Amino acid sequence: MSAHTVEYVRYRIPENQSAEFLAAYTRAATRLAAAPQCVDYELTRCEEDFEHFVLRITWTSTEDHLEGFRQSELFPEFLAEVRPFVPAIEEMRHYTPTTVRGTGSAVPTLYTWAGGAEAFVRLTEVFYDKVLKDDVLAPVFAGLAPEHATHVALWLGEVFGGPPAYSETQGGHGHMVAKHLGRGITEVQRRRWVNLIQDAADEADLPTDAEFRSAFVAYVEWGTRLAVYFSGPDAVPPAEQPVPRWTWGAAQPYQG
Ligand code: HEM
Repeated sequence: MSAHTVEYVRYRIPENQSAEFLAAYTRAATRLAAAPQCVDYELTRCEEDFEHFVLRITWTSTEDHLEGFRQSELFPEFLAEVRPFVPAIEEMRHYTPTTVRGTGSAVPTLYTWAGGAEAFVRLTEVFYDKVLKDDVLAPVFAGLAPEHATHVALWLGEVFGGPPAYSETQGGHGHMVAKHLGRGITEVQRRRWVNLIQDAADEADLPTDAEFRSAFVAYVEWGTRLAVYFSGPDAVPPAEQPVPRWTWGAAQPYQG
């Protein structure tokens, strides 16, 4: 669990002061935005009772807030903006995040968007067919087990937000990493892997929209570069850890 702390500041602001309150916080927020101790912040207003506002600030830690931000040159500037509203504070405390957190289903996973398990099976079948005919990669994958493509399809499906099928049937991240240890993958081989899986994505009819493909390629770049590192002489195998979960990133799916 992260060491982040969430500070909640609850205000009760008379209706006739709310415009000035929002204007003051708009100015003060530039100091939060500049603070390296501040992860993010949000000021919300109660829909049922307009006089209630809640400011949520995620700090890198309580100590960073109290001994970092509060001692920094940004704090007096921040306080000068919001000082008139200090008497209107009803609560100002730090909360530790618990393990109960997650996202809903408003945004489809990359797995669902791609077409589910079948799409990844199609992808890896086409991909390893290409790999075994490729002058650079065929020697790397000589003697490939027949179930390899299926395992990689399960892995990719899990990474892109599908069911934990690889973890449950094969092992976690450490198991997958171990398959690459000592293989001495070169940059030329890595790049060919990246190129061929993109060709395979086209042939296997994975979605071609900009948002999906940018997330897909981002993972492939990340994953192949880790594969090169873990296959090298200086690799330090990670402690067993969950399979990474890849999400859309900066460009959310276009849902018309
Ligand atoms: C995003 C990038 C990558 C992913 C997701 C990936 C995924 C996997 C997975 C899941 C396995 C284990 C399969 C199993 O459990 O049977 C595996 C094994 C392997 N990977 Fe990768 N890999 C990646 C990059 C690469 C690259 C760049 C190379 C070499 C150019 C490579 C070469 C191999 C080899 C040789 C094996 C062992 C195959 C065997 O068991 O005979 N991988 N990979």
